Amino acid sequence: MSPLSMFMCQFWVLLFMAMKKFLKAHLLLYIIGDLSDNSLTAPVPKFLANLQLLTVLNLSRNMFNGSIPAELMERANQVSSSDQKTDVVDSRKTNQLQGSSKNRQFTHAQLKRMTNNFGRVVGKGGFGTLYHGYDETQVAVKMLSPSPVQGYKQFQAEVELLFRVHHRNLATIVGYCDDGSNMGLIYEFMAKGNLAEYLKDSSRGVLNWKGRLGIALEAAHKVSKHTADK
Ligand SMILES: Nc1ncnc2c1ncn2[C@@H]1O[C@H](COP(=O)(O)OP(=O)(O)OP(=O)(O)O)[C@@H](O)[C@H]1O
Repeated sequence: MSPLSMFMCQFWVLLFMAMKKFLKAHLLLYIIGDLSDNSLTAPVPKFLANLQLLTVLNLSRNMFNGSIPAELMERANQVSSSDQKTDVVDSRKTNQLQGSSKNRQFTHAQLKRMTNNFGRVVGKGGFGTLYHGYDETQVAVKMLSPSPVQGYKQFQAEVELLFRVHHRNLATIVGYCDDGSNMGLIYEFMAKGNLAEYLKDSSRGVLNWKGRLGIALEAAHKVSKHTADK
């Protein structure tokens, strides 16, 4: 083999290895699993959680039954490095989930027990008051007020959205109550309170620019995902 062809041979091997490294590092990290519109049935497979490079998983408009496997939810809620987490989009409506997840629906009496008779208020929003409670872990129970500033339709939209979209920047919904005139939503409890209070609290010190940018980016990411999903 002439020195020139040996050089060319080595060149192609090196180029191939460099390309492989580049693809792995820059492209494959962003694999998007779009399983939407496939009429897929049966439970959502657990092995999807093992696909390390999966960043977005769209399960919308299929006929999956059961809830999203815990392993996948863990990936969706992962807070460390962004390449380890997967955003899971599932378009099933609340009533379609009820069959397999009956424990998501609570009666008013159960909420009363959970919140120790609605004893501790943690906040007030456009839909009504939020109460602290326990359902194995801490929860926040949002009760729809009799005449909410935001209407019943928006309340329903919030329920449907939260059951459909799972994201580490959204409080996970634990369940809901639709018991006569009593309507409520149960969320995981956010122990550190809301961002406005966090920013106002002088004892925490000034949030640096990196932190501010991080919060803005995370919020923008969530909003852009919602908009793209609609
Ligand atoms: N999951 C939660 N854990 C702990 N506190 C919460 C939780 N969700 C809401 N809160 C508290 O209750 C307050 C009201 O929340 P809520 O979601 O009703 O209203 P909002 O998002 O602030 O406004 P709106 O309902 O008008 O959109 C929040 O500002 C926060 O202090």
